[in-house]
Amino acid sequence: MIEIKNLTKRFQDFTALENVTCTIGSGCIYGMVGSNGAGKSTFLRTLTGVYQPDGGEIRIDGEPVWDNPAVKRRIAYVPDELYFLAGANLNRMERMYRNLYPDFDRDRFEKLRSHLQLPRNKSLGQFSKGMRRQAATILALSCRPDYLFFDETFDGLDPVMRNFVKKLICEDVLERGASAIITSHSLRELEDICDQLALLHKGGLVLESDIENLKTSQFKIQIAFRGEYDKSKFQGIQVSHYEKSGSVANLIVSGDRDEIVQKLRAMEPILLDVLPLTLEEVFTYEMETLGYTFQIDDLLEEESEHAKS
Ligand SMILES: Nc1ncnc2c1ncn2[C@@H]1O[C@H](COP(=O)(O)OP(=O)(O)OP(=O)(O)O)[C@@H](O)[C@H]1O
Repeated sequence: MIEIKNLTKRFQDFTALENVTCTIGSGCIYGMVGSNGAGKSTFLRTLTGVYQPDGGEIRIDGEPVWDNPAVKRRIAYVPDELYFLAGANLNRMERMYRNLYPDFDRDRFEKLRSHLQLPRNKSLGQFSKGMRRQAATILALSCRPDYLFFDETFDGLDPVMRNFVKKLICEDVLERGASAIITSHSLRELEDICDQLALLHKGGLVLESDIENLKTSQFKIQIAFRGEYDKSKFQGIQVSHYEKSGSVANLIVSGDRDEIVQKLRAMEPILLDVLPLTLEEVFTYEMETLGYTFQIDDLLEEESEHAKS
């Protein structure tokens, strides 16, 4: 289990992470989304012991990470900016990983390498961007670590490879009880793989929830009544968003779905539709409630820019 309490990281007078508190259980895939500069890489670098925290604490199974090689050996980390030894090929990197990780699984590495047709003897500098990411990913997965940290790991991978990597991460989590933290710009990338989702904004964790909870805790209602009415008609129902056009109102509500629908039916509407929300919509409305309207738009804009590139 990873326990993070009031984690703060500063670079001179700039605070990159401020009072981040969260717990990541064993056998969990934890997704962290955030726009550029939100602090995702800093968070992972601090968690892996690359950076020393300036405040708060990080404990992995009760042990601090900073300056603790025994804990670090249980973590495999694929950073956003990949690092390989100068001029190294996969053979050399495999040797290095075997020295660092006593449980390195050579069979698994060979299976994955040949499946992906990554050459052993070619310099990694001559690999394409996607191939380099594949190489770093299979090296990390072959360490059989308890904790897997991936920074923007799906960037530069084609859709087939993204699904392959997701499947491998899920296998490790389900079969060995490993835990994974994956950061991404894209909510869509994370929603089908993560158990928990967090949103990092300007160095602070502004939203964190189980995906299932996020998806079922709010829903959209389209409703219409004869005659004039306004938002006050829905007193007693937790409405986080209200829009009305003509006689039809669109509401985003939280609470017990059956109970709410029963209440609304009793008002004798001429139209009543209950619709599920996409994860993006849940985030948008949650953020709106928190007063962060602009931010989720930024995230989605970046996402579409990403999709175009
Ligand atoms: N070594 C450093 N020295 C000074 N400032 C830094 C350093 N590393 C990160 N920062 C600053 O901390 C903030 C968070 O950066 P970080 O790389 O963690 O964000 P990110 O969410 O990973 O962004 P991106 O999605 O663009 O990779 C940024 O404002 C960045 O300029």
